[in-house]
Amino acid sequence: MRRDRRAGPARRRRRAFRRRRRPGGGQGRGRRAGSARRRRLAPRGLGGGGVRGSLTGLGNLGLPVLSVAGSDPSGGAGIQADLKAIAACGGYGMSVVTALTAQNTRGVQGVHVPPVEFLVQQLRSVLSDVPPAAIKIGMLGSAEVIHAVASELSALEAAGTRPPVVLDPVMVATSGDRLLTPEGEAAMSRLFAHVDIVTPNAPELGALLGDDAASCTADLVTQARRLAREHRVWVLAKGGHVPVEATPSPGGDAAASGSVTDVLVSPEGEVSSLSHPFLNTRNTHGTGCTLSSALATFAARGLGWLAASHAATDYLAAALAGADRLAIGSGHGPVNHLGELWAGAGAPGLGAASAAWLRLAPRAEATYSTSVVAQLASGQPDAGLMHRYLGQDLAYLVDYADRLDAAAGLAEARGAIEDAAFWAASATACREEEPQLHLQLGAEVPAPDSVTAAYAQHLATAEADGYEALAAALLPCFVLYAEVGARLARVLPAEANAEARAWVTSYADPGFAASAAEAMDRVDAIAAGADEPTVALMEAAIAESLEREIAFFDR
Ligand SMILES: Nc1ncnc2c1ncn2[C@@H]1O[C@H](COP(=O)(O)OP(=O)(O)OP(=O)(O)O)[C@@H](O)[C@H]1O
Ligand SMILES: Cc1ncc(CO)c(N)n1
Repeated sequence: MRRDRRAGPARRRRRAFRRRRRPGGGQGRGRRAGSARRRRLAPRGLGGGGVRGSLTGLGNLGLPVLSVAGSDPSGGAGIQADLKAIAACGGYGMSVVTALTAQNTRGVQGVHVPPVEFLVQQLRSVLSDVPPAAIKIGMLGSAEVIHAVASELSALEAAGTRPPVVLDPVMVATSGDRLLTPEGEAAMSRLFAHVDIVTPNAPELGALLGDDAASCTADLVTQARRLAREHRVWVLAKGGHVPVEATPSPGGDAAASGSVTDVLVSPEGEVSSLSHPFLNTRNTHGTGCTLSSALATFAARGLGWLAASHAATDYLAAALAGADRLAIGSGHGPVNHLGELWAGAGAPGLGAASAAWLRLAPRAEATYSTSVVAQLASGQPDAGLMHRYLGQDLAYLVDYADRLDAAAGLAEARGAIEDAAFWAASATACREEEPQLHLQLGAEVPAPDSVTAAYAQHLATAEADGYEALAAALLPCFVLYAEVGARLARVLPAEANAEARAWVTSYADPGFAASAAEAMDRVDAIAAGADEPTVALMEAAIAESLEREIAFFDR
């Protein structure tokens, strides 16, 4: 549902994010369940955030969490990701830098490991002044660094002040670049005696055991149990590299079907599976860093490892679900660390329409399981399905263009000349330009079916409710199509057929994204001038249009 392609001024990008999901994963095990060794070594009051929390005045929020990790200047992984994840999960982030990388979303171009003496100096500076409530260890770079970190942890143990420690045994980046020397890989297990939980991905788990990487969840469980038993440590084995296990999906062969399973094993061999829907996104840079930092933060806040693992994987799943709404870099982009916060509490300067759209992001995710979008994403949409959908879309566009004109008239009547020009130009694009795609793909205008008619009825009702409600009701058609176009452009298989390619290219067009951004800005401005009941009406109209869009795609 393309609108106006006028380039227009550079616009603030539109972003929408997942709403906060229930924290804690419903495990209800609020007490730390660290290993027996951990409890022995750190006998101070570890009954959760209560005591320390009351000292901060923020409940159990704002407790210091230390990341000992490498720097990713592009901000998606390493200490940069850690600090964002720690903040998002309620901690106060600190960082001791082990290594500098020159990297971006495409890969790692260089690694520099500073003198280990300086690492030790950083650690001692921080530890002597701000005792962390938990530590996360990430990229270490070399065997020498591993030994230095192990000695500092063992000094904390001797003093009885070691907090919970999460070790992410980083070896290779998402891009495939090596982040640890082979000697470092061999030395990694030296750290196991000083940490509570290790979070390897499948290749790292294999490497730590001198085995091949697990290729299914059952193998991941077997290997995680072996590592946990051999080192008397908790293991959260990540399943992001294990081939996706299919789960039935209501929308047919949906691109988003299947699940990713992480496996938590206690030192005693107790196994828990943590599954999340597989997300078909390229933006997975830094997922491991983010997960281990979230885990450390929830441990700092007093959760046991099972509850903390649920809370951390839930947090990451939401950050991943919002990842495609950030457009960072041209390779594997980062997850959206703060998206849930922006959606829940709002972000400075966010308009009411943008905020409503953010809150609807979890619902908007259903778009990707609809038959039309899922089949477009596969690159081989069914011709009959596309013919039906595009025909109905042509019928819809006739009505939609009329409603855009109505909005132009209502705007003009109030003297909102720029708004009027925008809606009118969009109506013209809707009549003259957008149908070209449909006709090129062989669509013919049929009688509107019940889904199309219901959408038209909703727009008519919105118009009867007034200009504000109509503007709001018109919005999702712009924004959702721009989002779907952008996401599908990133995941479309190289062998996609001509029809899928034409559809995706059309809606991934930067000019269309600019129009969608402009529509959002204009509706935000309209809401800013409206009273509370009218804003509520606008929010309801946006939500209803989203439902109509989802139904429209599911044929
Ligand atoms: N496409 C995906 N959809 C859903 N969850 C995912 C996806 N990819 C990774 N995850 C989750 O992200 C976390 C990290 O998994 P992964 O095995 O990719 O770790 P990693 O390789 O250490 O990450 P990194 O990309 O930072 O190197 C796990 O919790 C995993 O379940
Ligand atoms: C600095 C750093 N640490 C960890 C990773 C793993 O994702 C990375 N890419 N960069």
